[in-house]
Amino acid sequence: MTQVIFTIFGASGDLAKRKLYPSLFRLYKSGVLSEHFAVIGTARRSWTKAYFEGVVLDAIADLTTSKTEAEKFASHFYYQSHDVEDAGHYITLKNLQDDLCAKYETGHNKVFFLAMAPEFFGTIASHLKSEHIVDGLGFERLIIEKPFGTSLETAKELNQALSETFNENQIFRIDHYLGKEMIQNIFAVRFANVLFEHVWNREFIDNIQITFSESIGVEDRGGYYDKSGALKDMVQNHILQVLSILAMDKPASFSSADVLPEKIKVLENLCIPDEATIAKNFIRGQYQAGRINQQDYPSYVDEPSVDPTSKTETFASGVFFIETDRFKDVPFFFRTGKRLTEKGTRINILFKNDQNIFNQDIEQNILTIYIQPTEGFSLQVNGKEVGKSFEVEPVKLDFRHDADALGNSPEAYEKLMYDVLNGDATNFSHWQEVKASWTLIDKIVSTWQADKSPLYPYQVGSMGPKESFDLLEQYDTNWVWQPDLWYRERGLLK
Ligand SMILES: NC(=O)C1=CN([C@@H]2O[C@H](COP(=O)(O)OP(=O)(O)OC[C@H]3O[C@@H](n4cnc5c(N)ncnc54)[C@H](OP(=O)(O)O)[C@@H]3O)[C@@H](O)[C@H]2O)C=CC1
Ligand SMILES: O=C1O[C@H](COP(=O)(O)O)[C@@H](O)[C@H](O)[C@H]1O
Repeated sequence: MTQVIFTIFGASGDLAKRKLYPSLFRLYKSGVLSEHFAVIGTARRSWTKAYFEGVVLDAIADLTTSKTEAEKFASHFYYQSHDVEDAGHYITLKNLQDDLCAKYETGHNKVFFLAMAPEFFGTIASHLKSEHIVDGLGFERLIIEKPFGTSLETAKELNQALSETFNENQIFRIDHYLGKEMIQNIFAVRFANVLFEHVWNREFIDNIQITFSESIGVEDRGGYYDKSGALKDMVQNHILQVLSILAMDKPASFSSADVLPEKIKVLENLCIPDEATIAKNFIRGQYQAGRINQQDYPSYVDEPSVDPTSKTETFASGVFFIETDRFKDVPFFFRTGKRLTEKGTRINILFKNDQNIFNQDIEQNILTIYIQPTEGFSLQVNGKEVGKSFEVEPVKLDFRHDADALGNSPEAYEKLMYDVLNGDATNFSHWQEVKASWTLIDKIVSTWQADKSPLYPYQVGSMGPKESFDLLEQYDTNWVWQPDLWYRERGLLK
């Protein structure tokens, strides 16, 4: 049971309602939070406590049938109308924090969650210090949403601003992919299986393919997305974080102190390609109008809040190399985009098969990690086909969590907030990781901005432009991808 006050900046926003309140409720239901906690929600609109409680009740409506339980939880929520640029508001906030600390006996422990546009992060941090809301009593932790800067330079400025109030151990940069069940499972797959641990290197692995595909378009986030694009929205953070877990050396223990340096080592050893290599190895695309299942979809440039002449990429694909003994020269392919064939987040690890003694071609062993919408892994191995002749054929060992386990698996934000309460930074991005990833991404962005490589159009409902497939052919491989029918066939997935 944790004693704490959460202060959420951006309490009326989308993220707070869709993710934060349900996650806090699940922590409450599981007993991590009980009597000694309170939540202060802040935003400009002038809500009352009763109205705020109603918003929270709506947000958790699907998670309980007990009105009493829901109302008891919501009673811990307090609202403070607040413009983050107005210094006076922080004084009221400090008084509320002190009152709630006494009322709920929270031991001065505080978590600040910045669920707002990033341009406000520095201002908030500096006021938290100047108005003594951060007072050195109890634990004080800052959870900060992405994007962490929009380039290396802006990320450095932001980090500098935050570091005037919080030290690195107090800053938890959220990457919600790190809270996903199957991303965390990569640690178990790699380090709890002798079968994989000893072949997880350049001697045995041919290439790794990371696909984070989305069927949705930009929805109502055109304003944000048009300034960002797929590379900054998904690759700089989620994909490079996952790559660092796939490529890291074995840590001495499964603790933040041992895991983080290994992940940092990977990101700091990413090869920084020159312009010609970027033009050859990194593909950008933008979706064009089309029809899927009798439904028409507009081109990206016709989406609301998107510049009609926009050259922002809605698809990015490419190949990374890492200069480490473990993975030197092994291609790490990635692709991600909007309005693709289906929602499918998957990693394929393709093993070498250069020891073939049979008089026929044999398939590569492939370990597939299914992250979403289904969770599990499969392993393609070779066996003998039944019959008198000797033919080798691939068979698939397939494991998926059952529907009950999926229902119980924590929401990424729930898991990550739980980690923050325990002061565990393993599943958060360290400043050195952010710095290393921006160094590489900036290079790609500047080549793309200089129009050194084309922006390829692709059809909605496809898996991106043909050039992304051509890229893998240049490396004598292909994207491994079959529609994920496992759950659909069992009627478990809509
Ligand atoms: N939504 C999502 O799924 C995801 C969001 N994020 C990140 O989370 C953060 C929040 O996103 P999201 O919730 O979607 O954004 P919203 O636009 O929905 O919410 C923004 C919030 O900020 C408040 N706000 C804006 N200006 C001020 C101000 N001057 N003073 C005080 N409050 C202000 C708004 O309330 P009011 O207008 O009342 O002031 C609102 O509560 C962003 O950094 C985003 O990148 C990251 C991943 C996913
Ligand atoms: O961070 C982001 O992630 C979502 C995809 O997240 P998922 O958990 O649904 O896979 C993406 O849609 C969004 O553009 C991006 O900002």
